[in-house]
Amino acid sequence: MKHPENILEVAALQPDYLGFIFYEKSSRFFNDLIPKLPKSIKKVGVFVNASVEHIVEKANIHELQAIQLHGNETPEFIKELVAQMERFFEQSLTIIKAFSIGDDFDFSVLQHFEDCCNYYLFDTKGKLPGGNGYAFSWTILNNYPSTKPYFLSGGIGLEEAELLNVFLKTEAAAYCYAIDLNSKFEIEAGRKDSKTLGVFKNKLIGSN
Ligand SMILES: O=C(O)c1ccccc1NCC(=O)[C@H](O)[C@H](O)COP(=O)(O)O
Repeated sequence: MKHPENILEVAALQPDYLGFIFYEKSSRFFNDLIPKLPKSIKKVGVFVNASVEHIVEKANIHELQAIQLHGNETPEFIKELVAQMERFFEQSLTIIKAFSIGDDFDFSVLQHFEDCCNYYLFDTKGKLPGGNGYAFSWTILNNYPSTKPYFLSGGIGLEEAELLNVFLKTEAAAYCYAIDLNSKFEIEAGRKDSKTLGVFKNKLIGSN
């Protein structure tokens, strides 16, 4: 999300999370103040190889509830981040670690992250660290070796709703916890089309 009035429009759809990208090179770079949101919506800060200090600063300014790490952050870095945040904040923040999925993704790397994050996020590998706008083949998740809940991400749009409803009923989706939506619902970078998001939500809820 990027624009305050659009944030409120989308918040009216009652998503569980709203994401704010603190990565300057993104066309969705968030450089504003987040308007007051209902408590049920968790504010997620998205970072790409940022420093612990930078993440803590943004988490403090924007009262973030979750941190999405979308770069090459190591388990050691994440542990240091969690330790710093525990010192700084009363409540612990949720850590979502993103992985770029190509056909050759080696799921064994996840074992190193099992004890340092709350959720995984599987996004499509592409030129950009995120927001590439196309989906990966979800069948690769048949190899998912973990029981950690994950966000399914990457190029999901209204056209994917039917396929997604089929996927959500498969074994591979047993630990699929949330669906991450982005560029396929945009009127322009960072501005979401709340009408189409509403249609998508109903299609998903109607079927699951
Ligand atoms: O969206 C971005 O511009 C972005 C840039 C750098 C790091 C992460 C970014 N997005 C994070 C997300 O969680 C997106 O929702 C995810 O990459 C899927 O995007 P899309 O393929 O456009 O659906």
